[in-house]
Amino acid sequence: MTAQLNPRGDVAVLVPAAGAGVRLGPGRPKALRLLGGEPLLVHAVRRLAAAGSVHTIVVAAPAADVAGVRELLAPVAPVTVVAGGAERQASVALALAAVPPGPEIILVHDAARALTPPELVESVAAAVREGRHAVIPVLPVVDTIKEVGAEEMVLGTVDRSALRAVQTPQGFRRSVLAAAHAAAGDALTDDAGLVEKQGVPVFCVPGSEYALKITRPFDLALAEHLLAAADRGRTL
Ligand SMILES: Nc1ccn([C@@H]2O[C@H](COP(=O)(O)OP(=O)(O)OP(=O)(O)O)[C@@H](O)[C@H]2O)c(=O)n1
Ligand SMILES: C[C@](O)(CO)[C@H](O)COP(=O)(O)O
Repeated sequence: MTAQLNPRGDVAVLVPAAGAGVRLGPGRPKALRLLGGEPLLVHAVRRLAAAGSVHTIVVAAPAADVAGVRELLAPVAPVTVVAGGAERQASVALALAAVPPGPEIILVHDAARALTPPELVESVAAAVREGRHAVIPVLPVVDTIKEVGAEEMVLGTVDRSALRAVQTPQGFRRSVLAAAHAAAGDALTDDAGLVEKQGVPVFCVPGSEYALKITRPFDLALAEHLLAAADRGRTL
């Protein structure tokens, strides 16, 4: 049976957590690496469980760690854990298949965005509840963007006024996400990309600096500082 959080909630969250974390450097699968003494996945799930409208959480874990992840998360929140796939997209599809009937809003959230505030989870879910079929949290691009060619020669300067950096959780009507995954071809790096390919409009809501994706060692160091500042009573 699938574990539930808030039985009156209308949101299921899929948590792809099966990646290796190659860009973070050698070590355990990234979702199991420590931040403030706890695995990234624990931080991520704790914040998701704190969002009141979340009914179900399904984690896609590295295949070799499914039992360990179940044990790890048992004291944090009632979650369902499945084995992930070779690509993020496959991990999301496997988690989606484990969602029980009920929730009509599906969020997809990277375990690697471990410090994402529950408020962002609720704001994405609310935008779907209000009628959007696909919603992504975004931040403006803060650097000048260049297009480069061979030998790293600059070809031009891109107009960044229409560019956005995309985060998770990404939110969808359940039927929209299911159809997009059913039709998926080559792996894309986010779920909104699959939905776009189906011709479904995707809308943006403001993201959060705290939803940074821990990808490289600098990101982990930054997250450690943010968490330590929170423990000293500042934001988070
Ligand atoms: N086969 C995969 C690959 C990625 N992910 C998850 O997708 C999220 C976003 O991926 P990213 O942060 O890029 O993680 P990795 O793929 O682990 O990173 P890298 O490319 O550096 O190995 C992560 O929570 C990661 O665990 C997954 O569930 N299954
Ligand atoms: C889904 C995502 O987090 C949105 O920014 C991102 O695309 C995942 O990136 P990855 O490096 O391809 O895993």
